Amino acid sequence: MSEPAFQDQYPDDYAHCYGCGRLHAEGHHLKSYWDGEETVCRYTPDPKYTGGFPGFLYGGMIASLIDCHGAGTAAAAKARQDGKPISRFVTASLKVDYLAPTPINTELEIRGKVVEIKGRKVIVDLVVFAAGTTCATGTVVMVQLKEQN
Ligand SMILES: CCCCC/C=C\C/C=C\C/C=C\C/C=C\CCCC(=O)SCCNC(=O)CCNC(=O)[C@H](O)C(C)(C)COP(=O)(O)OP(=O)(O)OC[C@H]1O[C@@H](n2cnc3c(N)ncnc32)[C@H](O)[C@@H]1OP(=O)(O)O
Repeated sequence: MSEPAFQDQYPDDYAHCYGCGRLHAEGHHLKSYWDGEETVCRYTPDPKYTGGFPGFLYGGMIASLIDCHGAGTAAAAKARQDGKPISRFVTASLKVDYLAPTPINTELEIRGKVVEIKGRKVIVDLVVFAAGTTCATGTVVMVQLKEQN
């Protein structure tokens, strides 16, 4: 993991996302990296993001993890394919399946796998693991901003 995180390569004007923008003062500052042909993001949720009952994570936060790591994965994959610097993608579609309760105070591992790159569109499958348990899966459709390609 010697390369800078994908999010640390976003141009300054596009680095204000609440989930992953390095320039957002109060955001989560998610960081994503290559791990072979997959991507990985690790994040330990604070209890303030508790969901319906104590000890477990709010579903919206799980969606945010899938969303932001999916965007980073799309940007990195497109950059690697085109041999260009990272550009900015936005979320066109976000699907999440919640398979098991996701704990707080436990390091989560979010893994991404690129399914398709077609023009400005990148589709990514994602999985959220907690201590070896698959807690959620997701699929995102990310679209590169027109002025970025
Ligand atoms: C992140 C920094 C953003 C800063 C913005 C700066 C400048 C603004 C410039 C442009 C603004 C554009 C959007 C961004 C604005 C604010 C977002 C803030 C960041 C977020 O908070 S992010 C979470 C929320 N996000 C959004 O706020 C996106 C709203 N939305 C859109 O802005 C458009 O909807 C967009 C750009 C997604 C697509 O529009 P488009 O005209 O560029 O592209 P087009 O329609 O040609 O689609 C190309 C290929 O994607 C497929 N495709 C499209 N939509 C699909 C869907 N829903 N499901 C499955 N496939 C889909 C098509 O089927 C085609 O695929 P194919 O080529 O295979 O046919």
